[in-house]
Amino acid sequence: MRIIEIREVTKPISSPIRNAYIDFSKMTASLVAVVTDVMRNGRRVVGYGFNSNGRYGQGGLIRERFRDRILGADPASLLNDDGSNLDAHRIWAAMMQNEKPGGHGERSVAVGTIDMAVWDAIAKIEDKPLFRLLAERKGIEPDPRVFVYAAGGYYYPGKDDAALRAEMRGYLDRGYTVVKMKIGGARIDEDRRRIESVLEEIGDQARLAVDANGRFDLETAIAYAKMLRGYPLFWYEEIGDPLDYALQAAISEFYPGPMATGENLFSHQDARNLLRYGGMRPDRDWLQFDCALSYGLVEFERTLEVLDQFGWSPRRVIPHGGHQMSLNIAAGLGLGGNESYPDLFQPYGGFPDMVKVEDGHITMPELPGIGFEGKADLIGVMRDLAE
Ligand SMILES: O=C([O-])CC(=O)C(=O)O
Ligand SMILES: [Mg+2]
Repeated sequence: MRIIEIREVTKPISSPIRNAYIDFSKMTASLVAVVTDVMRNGRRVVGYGFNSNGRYGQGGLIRERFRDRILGADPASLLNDDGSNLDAHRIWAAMMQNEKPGGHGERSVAVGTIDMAVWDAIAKIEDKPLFRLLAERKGIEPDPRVFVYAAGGYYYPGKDDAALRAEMRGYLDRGYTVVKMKIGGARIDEDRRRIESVLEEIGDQARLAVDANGRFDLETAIAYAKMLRGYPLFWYEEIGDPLDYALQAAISEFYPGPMATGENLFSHQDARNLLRYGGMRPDRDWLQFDCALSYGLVEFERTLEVLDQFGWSPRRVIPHGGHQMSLNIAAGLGLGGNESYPDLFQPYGGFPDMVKVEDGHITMPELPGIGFEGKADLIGVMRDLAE
C-alpha cells in the first residue's frame, strides 16, 4: 500500500463580500488529491482536501516542499504498525521534518490541506465515515447529529438593511436557529442599526452572533462591548488582533456575555497561549480553531489535549470554516458544532446533497471518508483533479 501521487490546484473562491478586515474579491483555495494504489468498491482510493476560506491557496508550499517529503519517504514508514492503512501521524511527521518551531501561519494551511486529504483516504480505505472511525479510535460513541449555524451578514456593495434581513430570513427558512453577521466594517452607530434590524427580523426564532474579524483596538473593542452587551447575542467574535491575548482578557471586564475566537490561531501552542493569557471563560466562551488552517486533524488532536489540560470541554469548540472535515470531527470527537456558510464559498462549503438542516442541526450521512462523494458539485471538481 502506498501514496503514488499528490496533486494540487489553486482555485478561485472569490466574491464581492467584505468583512471588517478584507474583501474576498481575490480569494483562492488549494484543492489537493492524495492518490493511493488501494482499490475499494471497484474504485481507486483518492483522498481529497482543501483549505478553508480566509487564507489563500498554498500551491507553492504544497508543491515545492510538503508533497515531495511525503513522496520521497519510504512508503512503509507512512503506514500503521500492521501495514493495513496509511498513518496520518507518520505522514504528518514526514511533512514536518526539517521545519523549525514557531511561525505557524507560514505553513499550517498547506499541511492542514494535505492532512485533510490523508484522513479522507484513511477512512475510505477502512470503508467507513470518518466520524465513526475517529470515535472508534478514541473509544467513544459518535453523535451523528451536529449543531450548525449560518454565517453570513457580510458587507456587500449596495446591501441595505432590507437585504441583510432577507438574507437572515433565508437562513431561518432553511432550518437554522443561530445566524451570524459581520461588524466593525462600518461606524458603530451603523452597526448598531444593522444589528437591531436583524434582531427584529429573527425575533425569538433564532439567536444572533456578531464577528469583528480582529479589527478593533482596545478602545473600540470596549466601545462595542458596551453597545453589544445590551443585546442577547449568541457571541461576540474575534474582537481584536488574534494574537493580542491581553486585549481579549481585558474585554471580559466589559462584556459578560459569550465571546468566541481562535480561527486565526494555527497551532496547539497558540491555542495554549490563548487559554493561558486570553481570559477566556470555559463556562460560556467558544473556541473556533479550524483544522484546515492549522496543520490538520493531527495537530487538532493536540489542541484538544491542551483544552483538556486547561479544563475546557471539547463541547466549547465550534470550528470556523464550514467544511465537512470539521463536521466529522464534531460528530466523532464531541465538539459543540460547526460553522456553515449556506450561500458562500461554493462548492467547497456545505453538506452532502441529501443533508437538511432541522432545528439548527444536521445528521451525518453514512458515506465512506469525509463525505465529499455526497456533494455533486464538489466531487465533480475533485474528480477533475485526480480521477
Ligand atoms: O470573514 C471571514 O474571514 C470568515 C470568518 O471570520 C468566519 O467565518 O468566522
Ligand atoms: Mg470569524
